[in-house]
Amino acid sequence: MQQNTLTEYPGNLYVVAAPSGAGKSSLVKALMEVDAGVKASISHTTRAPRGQEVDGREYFFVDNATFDTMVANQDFLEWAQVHGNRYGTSRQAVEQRLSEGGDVLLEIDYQGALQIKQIFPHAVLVFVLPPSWEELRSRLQRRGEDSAETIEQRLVNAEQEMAQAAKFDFVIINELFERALFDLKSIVHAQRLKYAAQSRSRATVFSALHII
Ligand SMILES: Nc1ncnc2c1ncn2[C@@H]1O[C@H](COP(=O)(O)OP(=O)(O)OP(=O)(O)O)[C@@H](O)[C@H]1O
Ligand SMILES: Nc1nc2c(ncn2[C@@H]2O[C@H](COP(=O)(O)O)[C@@H](O)[C@H]2O)c(=O)[nH]1
Repeated sequence: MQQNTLTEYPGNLYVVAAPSGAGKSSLVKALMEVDAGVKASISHTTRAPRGQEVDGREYFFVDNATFDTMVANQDFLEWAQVHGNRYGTSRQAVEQRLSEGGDVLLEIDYQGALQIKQIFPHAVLVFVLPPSWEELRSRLQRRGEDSAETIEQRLVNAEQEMAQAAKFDFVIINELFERALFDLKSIVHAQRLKYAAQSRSRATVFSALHII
């Protein structure tokens, strides 16, 4: 099987980070509806589930002791403390899919994203910005999932998070949703073409370009 020259795995790895409420979950969900080739990894978290969240769908919800054990066993590719809870990316699930040639998308915070870039230098890091502070606040409020206190904490954290945007490969502004989705789709498509272009096989390149 053809191997990505920048890694031992043939699949592409994308990381999407953003301050809470910027719209990254909405964008990632919409991307996966139109691109079956990309699968989002399901993280483990010590956070309590929100209203409609289901264990094993949005997250694997675990207690602190379980998370500690997973850290000790090196079950996470990366993990971080975010907004007072811990979140981690399963090493086994991601490496298995990448090794099978599937693309993986991680929707994680900037600390995790920068850890991933150390391990997988070829990973494509995308940072999603809201159009303004007012809109960020109002999206968190309109979502109606978090207490006023949680929203304030997330807005305070957003300042520090947004200062990291320049370390990412791409920055998207999520003002008009369809425009931001187009930008994300283009980044994913361009990475696939770059990978295909590394192949010596012309058929592989043309297939990625949908020419044949
Ligand atoms: N372009 C947009 N215009 C207006 N509202 C949007 C836009 N994108 C997302 N939203 C809305 O903003 C709210 C926050 O979006 P979402 O939950 O996707 O954010 P998030 O970045 O994943 O947040 P978190 O990190 O807290 O999970 C949701 O109610 C979503 O419907
Ligand atoms: N470093 C990691 N960050 C993660 C992971 N999974 C999610 N996250 C980020 O946490 C915050 C809060 O998420 P929420 O669902 O509680 O709103 C957000 O920035 C997520 O992207 C992970 O595995 N590692």
